[in-house]
Amino acid sequence: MTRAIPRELKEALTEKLAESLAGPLPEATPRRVYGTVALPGKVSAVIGMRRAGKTTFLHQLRRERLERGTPREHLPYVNFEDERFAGLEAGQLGFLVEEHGRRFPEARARATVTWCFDEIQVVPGWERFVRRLLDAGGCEVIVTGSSAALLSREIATALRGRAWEVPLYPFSFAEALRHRGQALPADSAFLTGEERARIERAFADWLVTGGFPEAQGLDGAARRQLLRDYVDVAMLRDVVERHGVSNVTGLRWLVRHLLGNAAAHFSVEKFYAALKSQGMAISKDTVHQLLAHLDDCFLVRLVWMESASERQRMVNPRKAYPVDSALIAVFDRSGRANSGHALETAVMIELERRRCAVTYVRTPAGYEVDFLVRGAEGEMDLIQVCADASDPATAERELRALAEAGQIYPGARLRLLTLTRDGAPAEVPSGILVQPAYEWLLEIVKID
Ligand SMILES: Nc1ncnc2c1ncn2[C@@H]1O[C@H](COP(=O)(O)OP(=O)(O)OP(=O)(O)O)[C@@H](O)[C@H]1O
Repeated sequence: MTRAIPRELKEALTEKLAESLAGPLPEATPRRVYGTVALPGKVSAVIGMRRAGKTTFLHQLRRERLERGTPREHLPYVNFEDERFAGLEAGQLGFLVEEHGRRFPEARARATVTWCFDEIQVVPGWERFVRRLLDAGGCEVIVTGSSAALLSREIATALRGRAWEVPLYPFSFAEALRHRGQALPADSAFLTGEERARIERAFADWLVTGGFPEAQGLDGAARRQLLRDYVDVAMLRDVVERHGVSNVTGLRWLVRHLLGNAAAHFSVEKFYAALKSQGMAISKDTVHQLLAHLDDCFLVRLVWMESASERQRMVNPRKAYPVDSALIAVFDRSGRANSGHALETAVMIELERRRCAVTYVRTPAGYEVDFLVRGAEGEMDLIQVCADASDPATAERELRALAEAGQIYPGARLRLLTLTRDGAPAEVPSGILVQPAYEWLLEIVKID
């Protein structure tokens, strides 16, 4: 049953529905996500940082279905981020389905309807509506949102295990090349010198430009402004408004610190002490909460140290990465940021894109390896990232760290990723694979 619904709301919903079923779907660079995207009888939630391209990806999915012969009227789409929907309740959403059924009775009766709901989290209790929709059968539902908690445990439970997460990040290197109309190498192991030089230039450029679609092609000043605006909006809408945060100054300090110190260790204790010494009032609990909110809206990604126990895990510092390598230079005040931090960030985000479980490793002798990656079948990879390991002292340190960690995790594949081919160490012990990171980033395209 649909709860009573005011006339203006009915009109707004009807208009949105009609708009979505007419007119061309936007042209866009095809996105690639890992794993299954949408399944009949399930709700898939496309989640990711604001402006990463979630809505556009939703339209890509609709377009793919259209191309496979699904009639347009079976692909309704509603974006709830519209001021006319303020106060809309989950019980009123049934009107959409009734209206759609009235207009297209055969769609409901005969075929699967793919309902696409953008920013549905603005309607409290939306999961109850979606569950009723799925219970009625014959449809799939795709929702988007900029919060990882869109499918929080409570919501996933309310959806009785029929929820499916699809994280979306800014353009990967392969997607950025495609977006710029540049050819992807067919087999990066056999690149010609000229081809390699082209890819290396594009790679260095992508690390600076990052992957946000709107940042592509912008000059430095415009890009910095755009990215600062993105971060402001994420902070204000996804952290302050969504979670009722009152210590906005503390939040700003934290964000500047995390984004300007990419790939560095972050300790709540040290951050708290540094702020206190500047006369800033913030509790450690608040710092913990803010970190969780920044992680929830995907602005910052946090990596735990591999630890024997949960208790030990909690006391070790985490490593913090921005969701996009381009954010580093924008927030770096110390002038410390370098291509190594951008490279490590890009590798970390690619691991998340590939849905890998990641920690970092510290060996008993105090060496660190950037990523321990555990695969679904129990396989492990130890990945060290070093922009330039051509200098013998650097090579010795990085390779030793990998070799030591390799002894702790026997069977793990050992890999050192550099910025360019020239950044490889002169001598590499057997059992360690060294390659430029762009080959690793593009490899998966080749394998699939
Ligand atoms: N695949 C793509 N190809 C070309 N442009 C894209 C692509 N994806 C996104 N864009 C552009 O990037 C901008 C942000 O995209 P979009 O609105 O899809 O992101 P979003 O994640 O839904 O953002 P928000 O969270 O703010 O709603 C838009 O201008 C869009 O045209």
